[in-house]
Amino acid sequence: MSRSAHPAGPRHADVLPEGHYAGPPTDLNALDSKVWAQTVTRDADGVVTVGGMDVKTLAEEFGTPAYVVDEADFRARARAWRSAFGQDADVFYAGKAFLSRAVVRWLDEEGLNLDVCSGGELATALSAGMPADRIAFHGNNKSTEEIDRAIRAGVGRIVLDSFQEIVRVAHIAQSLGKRQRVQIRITVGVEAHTHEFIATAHEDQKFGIPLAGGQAAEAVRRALQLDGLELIGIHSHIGSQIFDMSGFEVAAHRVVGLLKDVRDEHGVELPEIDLGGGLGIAYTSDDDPREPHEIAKALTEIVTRECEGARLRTPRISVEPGRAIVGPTAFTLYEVGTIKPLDGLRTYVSVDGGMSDNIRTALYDAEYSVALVSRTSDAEPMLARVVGKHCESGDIVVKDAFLPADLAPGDLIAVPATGAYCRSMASNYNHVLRPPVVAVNDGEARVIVRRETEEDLLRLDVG
Ligand SMILES: Cc1ncc(COP(=O)(O)O)c(C=O)c1O
Ligand SMILES: N[C@@H](CCCC[NH3+])C(=O)O
Repeated sequence: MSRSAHPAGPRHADVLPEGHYAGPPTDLNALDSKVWAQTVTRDADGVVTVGGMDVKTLAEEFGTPAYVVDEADFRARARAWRSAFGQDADVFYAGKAFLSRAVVRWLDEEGLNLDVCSGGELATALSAGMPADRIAFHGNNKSTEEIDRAIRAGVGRIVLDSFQEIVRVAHIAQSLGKRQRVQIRITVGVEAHTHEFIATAHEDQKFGIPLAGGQAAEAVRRALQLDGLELIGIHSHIGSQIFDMSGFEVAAHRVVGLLKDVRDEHGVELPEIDLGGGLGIAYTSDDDPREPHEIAKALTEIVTRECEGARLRTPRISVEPGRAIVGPTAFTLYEVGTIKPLDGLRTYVSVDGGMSDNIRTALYDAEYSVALVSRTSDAEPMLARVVGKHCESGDIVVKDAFLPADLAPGDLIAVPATGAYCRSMASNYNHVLRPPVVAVNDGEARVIVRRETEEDLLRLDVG
């Protein structure tokens, strides 16, 4: 976009990537409900509030940076997924997106199940009282100890990810005198990216057993022979941050094709099909995610149609949304520090966190929005890049965003839609301390994951 395209446009607009934004937003103080948690609004003084708590109070009480989660929004989204799929299907929240004991309790109370993919996630789930039979255990390299622990705990299902694991889980289950319910994760040859899917030689990846070349059929053959296993279904997860349902359509078609082959070969109709997670959310106003009821309707119709075509009983469907539940429910609250205007380029706005609390921009080139939240401003828009405090020039939180030109050190800004894969992927690079997670609800705030301290760092460093 050239400066001439927006004669009265933002400072430094000449370097804005072509086609990225139509121009600066007309109202920098507006909070698009697509990207902000449900209870977010501005109070009479222009300060942003969430769950009835204003961000200045939150910053004073809990410090910055902080992840702020809207509990009512989380529960509402969890409930929406649950009711959209109904009693004949299961919703497993993917704990990798963000897991804490409070979250486990919210999920339990809202009737969701839980997908975990490590011993640590399993321990968190169990210690918060999630009934083991509502837990699914994932992972491409589960250790013997993790498998042993999961089976002893009585997890509802283990999702088998490789030929070796089929044998390993069967052996451990048998040695414990148990028969473990399992699914087999297959790769169907569909690779889904952010806004589209492309069919590829998708078996070239570490997860799952390829459908191609009859490998998935062979995995089923082996699993059915082993006494330690009760094979309950097939699992497929095609990717993450997906908006287009056609990838799921192809996946469901291929999974049902395998169920049909299994029925024809073994006379067994596997009772379950899991279509994984991956549903996209809005990170900026340009994104248009689907509602859970639309997704549920589409997936149920696809599976039912495919099964009718194959003359199979429709299996029980399960899904594993992570991002779509927790992503929109939180924002990261930062304090503005150094501001560096680069004439003809952009203004660098440094915050007190960075790639240690949100690696997604550096890792995936992810796009985020940002807003001034401690006050409103009528100043002209300036093209800003929100960066962190790490010794890394790629330490970017928001690559291109408009903030008011009167932004000053000490202002609070917030980045919405950071509920998923931010705290769960946080590091303490440069010994920067991981922020707390603060849950707000009905005018009350409480820490559900506390801030990391220098004592925590020194306790791990045993000399
Ligand atoms: C097996 C499985 N299930 C569920 C998810 C959750 O994905 P998302 O958070 O995109 O819904 C993932 C991550 O992509 C996954 O690998
Ligand atoms: N961590 C990724 C998604 C991977 C999901 C897990 N398979 C993200 O932030 O978008």
